[in-house]
Amino acid sequence: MATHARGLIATENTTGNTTGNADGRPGERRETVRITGLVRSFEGRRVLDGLDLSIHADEFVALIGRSGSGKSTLLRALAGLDHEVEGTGGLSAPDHVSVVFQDARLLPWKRVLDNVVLGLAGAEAEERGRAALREVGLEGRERAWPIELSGGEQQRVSLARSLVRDPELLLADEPFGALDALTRLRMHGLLRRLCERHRPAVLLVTHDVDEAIVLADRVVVLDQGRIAADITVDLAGPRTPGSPEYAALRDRLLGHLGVEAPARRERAEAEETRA
Ligand SMILES: Nc1ncnc2c1ncn2[C@@H]1O[C@H](COP(=O)(O)OP(=O)(O)OP(=O)(O)O)[C@@H](O)[C@H]1O
Repeated sequence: MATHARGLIATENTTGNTTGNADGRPGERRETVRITGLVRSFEGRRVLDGLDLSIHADEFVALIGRSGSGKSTLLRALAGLDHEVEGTGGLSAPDHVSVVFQDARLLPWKRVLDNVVLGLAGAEAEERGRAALREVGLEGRERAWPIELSGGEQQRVSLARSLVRDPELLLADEPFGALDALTRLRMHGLLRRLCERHRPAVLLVTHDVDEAIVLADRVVVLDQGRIAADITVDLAGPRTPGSPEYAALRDRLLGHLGVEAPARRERAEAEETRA
């Protein structure tokens, strides 16, 4: 990963985890993102209301929350797309940030490979672009036009375009929201493999609680512009919906979203029947 984080390399680490990092003291992990007291208002209404959040290097954080809770606003601030955010302690994010949106946002008049390497300089750019396309399973499609690709394939190109820039921080705003369920599952596997290989810090905005559990190290719940819960995904077995631990975590997250979770509802119904 790149090493030019804006004001981050020298920051104190705050957690007691033990993986260590070349840029931090032994036994500590470097923070890639640090947000303190972040405020964003629209027309006098606070959409981000003094928000605090840290993301460590290599960490995969999923951000969930009800519609309008401020998820995309936070992501835009981290992407450097919003210069009107305020903060008491501020917002530290790296310079090398890539963003993946729900729609792939490819330039239709450029071929796939040209979309991937757009804006990259240097003789090796094309080779890196080809390698990125290989990684996302699109070898041989370099000269295709975006319109010739399926939605899932276009999103693969979008991922290749992000990763070829070797970001320290990958921001993803509902990247699989427009895909069918099967393609989404395949993309989960692909994203996980890519992140294991490239190891960016990731902030994934999603409405899909299962997507959050399957992919993330931590799930953060946003409610009215503040962090309502910050839960480490620490499941002993495979992350499959069948396990009781998975179901309990899913229930807990759905509870934070104000959804009556199925397992809890069944328990309540059983208790009612017994009474
Ligand atoms: N440019 C803007 N002007 C005015 N209000 C805005 C603007 N951008 C966002 N908002 C408001 O800020 C609030 C949070 O929006 P945001 O898009 O961050 O929510 P979200 O959690 O991503 O929602 P969703 O899950 O529906 O995508 C909403 O009430 C929205 O109307």
